[in-house]
Amino acid sequence: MADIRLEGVGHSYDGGRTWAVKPMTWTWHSSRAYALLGPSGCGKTTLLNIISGLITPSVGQIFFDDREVTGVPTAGRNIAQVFQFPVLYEEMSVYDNLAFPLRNRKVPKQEIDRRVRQVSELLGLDHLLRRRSRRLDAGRQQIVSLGRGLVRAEVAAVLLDEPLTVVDPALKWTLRSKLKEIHRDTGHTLIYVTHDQTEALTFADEVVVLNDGAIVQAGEPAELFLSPAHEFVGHFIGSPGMNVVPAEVVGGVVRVGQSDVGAVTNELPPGPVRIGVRPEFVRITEARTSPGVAAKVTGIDRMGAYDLVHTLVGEHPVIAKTEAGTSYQPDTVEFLHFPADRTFLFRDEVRCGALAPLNGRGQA
Ligand SMILES: Nc1ncnc2c1ncn2[C@@H]1O[C@H](COP(=O)(O)OP(=O)(O)OP(=O)(O)O)[C@@H](O)[C@H]1O
Repeated sequence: MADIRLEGVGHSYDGGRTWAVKPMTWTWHSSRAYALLGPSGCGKTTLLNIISGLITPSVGQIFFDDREVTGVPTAGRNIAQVFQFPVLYEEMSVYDNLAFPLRNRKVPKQEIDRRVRQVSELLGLDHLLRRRSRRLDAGRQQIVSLGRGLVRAEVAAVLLDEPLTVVDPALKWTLRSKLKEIHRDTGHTLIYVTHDQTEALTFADEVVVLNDGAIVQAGEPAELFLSPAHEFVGHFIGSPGMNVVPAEVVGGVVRVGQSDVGAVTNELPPGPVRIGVRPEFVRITEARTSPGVAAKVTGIDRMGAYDLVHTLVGEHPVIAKTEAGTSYQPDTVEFLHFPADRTFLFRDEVRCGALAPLNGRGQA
């Protein structure tokens, strides 16, 4: 296991006209379980392939601890990689497929047997060990591929590129928790690529959010949810995502239209900002009892466990997540309150401050 350090690493497929991965400096720490989360085309696979050596980056250097590996091919990096679709020897048994990466490295026979049995038991493959891989369905074949990635104890990292795509949704939950178990057991450094926030948040110690070839935030799942550092994180994580409302900072007060909704926490220069607040934290107050803003109710989604109240503040949609069975009606006007400790301010999509209570300032 090693820290994997990227120094100014970036990659362009078109001679520098556009960046699939923008030059970045970043360390993946040994033994942690990371999720690399981002939308389709944001550069996740490219970044993974740079780490494994399938792609040599256009710029920058890669280190495994103090050893530079930028020009070292995959075979010399001691990395296990699991792809989206099964990569197996179809004519071999499940046992032999799992044993292959170990035999290849001349691991003693007894140790091979121990590791194969341990991994196959964890992944629920123990009753299939003698079965020829070709005779398994695609989902099971992928689980064998996953096992091949996890069977080697001494790897610098295990890279998983959307490994559960072809697996039955019901099995996905089980496999994710198995992966966590295996991670606890082996202490592998895991980097798990996904575009699915649930997958990322339920799996990882640390979620790294990639957008447009750049890391926009990394942190524990709760941190990304409660304290988004970038508008993209607010949108991409959470369901529905964070509300964004254009506002103006005037004399230390944050104003939406004519309404003062709070003060600024820091020395923020006056000018336009965007307020970011998650539906979970928007409060609906029937009368203007606290600094709030008038909003017209446009519809209510009754989700069973909760309601989503859709409103318009001016022309900007804002959703409030409330308890189930609320009595709000379309076309009525309510007041929205944005709580100070859960509302952030953004400029150029990057968080620049937070909302503070008015404490007598402004004209609530
Ligand atoms: N071999 C290639 N040649 C040219 N452009 C490429 C190549 N591979 C990827 N790209 C481009 O680089 C960008 C990043 O692609 P990449 O596959 O790394 O993203 P991703 O986040 O893994 O997407 P997905 O989730 O769809 O797999 C995209 O614009 C993609 O079109």
